[in-house]
Amino acid sequence: MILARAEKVSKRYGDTTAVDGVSLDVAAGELVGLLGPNGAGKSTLVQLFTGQRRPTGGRVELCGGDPRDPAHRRRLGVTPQETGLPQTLRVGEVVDFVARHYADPLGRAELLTRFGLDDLVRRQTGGLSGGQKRRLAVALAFVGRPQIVFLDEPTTGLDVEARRALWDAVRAFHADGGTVVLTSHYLEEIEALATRAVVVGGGRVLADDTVDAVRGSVGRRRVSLTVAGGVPELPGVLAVETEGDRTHLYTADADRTVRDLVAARVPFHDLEVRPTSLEEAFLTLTAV
Ligand SMILES: Nc1ncnc2c1ncn2[C@@H]1O[C@H](COP(=O)(O)OP(=O)(O)OP(=O)(O)O)[C@@H](O)[C@H]1O
Repeated sequence: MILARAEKVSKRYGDTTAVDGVSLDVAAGELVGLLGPNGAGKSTLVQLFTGQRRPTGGRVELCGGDPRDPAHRRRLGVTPQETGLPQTLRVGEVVDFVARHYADPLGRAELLTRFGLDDLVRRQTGGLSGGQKRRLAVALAFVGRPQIVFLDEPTTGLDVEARRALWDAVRAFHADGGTVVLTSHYLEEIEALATRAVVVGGGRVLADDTVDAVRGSVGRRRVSLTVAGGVPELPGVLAVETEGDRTHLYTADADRTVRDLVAARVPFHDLEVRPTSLEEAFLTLTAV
């Protein structure tokens, strides 16, 4: 079942085309990562899917209908990139306030435990740290037992521990059958959470595949070695990088590069071959 669908969707703000003919389906049970540099159009896409903005062209559907119709938003949870919280309300009160909007909300205690906010229940939101506010903002997307959640940069400003705790909460929701679309600048986050990665650049979808395939689609391997003196120019090596005493060779065919190194009698040691990280794949894809 398709929960969210964009069909040739565009969004222009004056002269700026933020989203340019994007078609994208999100099926129930998926955990999709939207990746892209600043200004790629990720937030605008999320706003279109969640009915916060109207497309300039094309069609968007959420839970089978227009996302601007409240009937189709009942099973939706959203954390925008920035959230304002009422400063004088306590954490527990904010959760209760949001819960009142739903027929069958998650219990306050359960929600706060899931997101590691138990100790803060009586704290006024104005006194929370940036990271604590962010965790609360993300937790609020889950109050209404949504079928699908959109999280725009959910872990911005969180330390490593808080980020991992939040990942666990998102994974638990997904394991229970929930559908998630998240945007992130942390490529490590997409690798850790998502199975499908949609790379967005200049308002268009540049790649839409499994995380492994997106990494693989760039077709590069990194061959690293320690070598005294330089490495001769080798066929098939696309780029060379040095880092301290290590030399990294980016190549489409690692086997061939290693054979060529041996044939050229390069006196290397500590050879290491690994696939390019998603970050490297992402930079290549968005450099078009
Ligand atoms: N309300 C707006 N008015 C005018 N231009 C806008 C507006 N919102 C976004 N844009 C422009 O649309 C483009 C896409 O922005 P968007 O925020 O969707 O990208 P993004 O991928 O979410 O970026 P970031 O990662 O920086 O949040 C940018 O050029 C941005 O300046």
